[in-house]
Amino acid sequence: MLNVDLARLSDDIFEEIHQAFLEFAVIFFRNQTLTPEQHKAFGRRFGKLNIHPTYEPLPGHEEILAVIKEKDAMHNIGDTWHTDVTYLPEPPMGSILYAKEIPPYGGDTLFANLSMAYDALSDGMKLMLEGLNAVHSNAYLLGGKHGNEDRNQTRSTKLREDRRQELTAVHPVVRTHPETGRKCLFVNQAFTQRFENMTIDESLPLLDFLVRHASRPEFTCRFRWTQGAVAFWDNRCTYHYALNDYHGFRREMHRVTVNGDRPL
Ligand SMILES: O=C(O)CCC(=O)C(=O)O
Ligand SMILES: [Fe+2]
Repeated sequence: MLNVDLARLSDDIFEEIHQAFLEFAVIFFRNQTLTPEQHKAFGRRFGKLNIHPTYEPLPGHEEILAVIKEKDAMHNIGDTWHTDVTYLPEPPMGSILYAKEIPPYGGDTLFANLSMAYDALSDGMKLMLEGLNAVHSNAYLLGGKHGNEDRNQTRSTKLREDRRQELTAVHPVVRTHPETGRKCLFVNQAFTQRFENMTIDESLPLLDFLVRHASRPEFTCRFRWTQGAVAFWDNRCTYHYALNDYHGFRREMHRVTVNGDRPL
């Protein structure tokens, strides 16, 4: 959206932003200058803020996740098609990501629209998914049995030492968006482990298909960051994927995440 200052919002502009957010599922703002307090205040207009259960927060700001990749780091955060924190019983409704320091090239973020993806499935597939639930877990972030330990060590944003337990939640594979009423696919590549009452091996082929389907270019957009840009995505009906293609450069983003409700 153009000519909006997120630090100073009238109620009218706020309502326009809310409407655009529901219509487009991800919206972008350039050239913002937000203090951490202003960033949080914008998020709070949409709901209570989430404290990330697994990653260390920005020092002094429990409700801000600093998504950092240092110059010499190998891995970034978010280089899979995912919806944020779906291993909570009530996953966030949205995330507000603010570019603090961007590399001279690369580091774009891709977004995919999961209601468009759902609509494009065949009637037979929709019918099959209707009653299915899936198990979501943060095991992917914790590493260990998933062989991700190395990744964690080379990520610049660290895991909380006091929160190393596995968190899991069960959600419907197809959810109805609480505000738009649209149906959306709700499984992802990072956190969805398997379908409920099925093994991982049994689940993977269909999960793979669904992620490949939902991330078809037709359902996606790609954002090229500039310093001070903000992306605000509807975490109930989108995926995103952070490209790790800027080796040797530092990138720092701040994320405020707004709590959501239980997927139905
Ligand atoms: O760094 C990015 O562009 C996105 C990272 C990510 O997945 C997130 O902040 O939720
Ligand atoms: Fe993310």
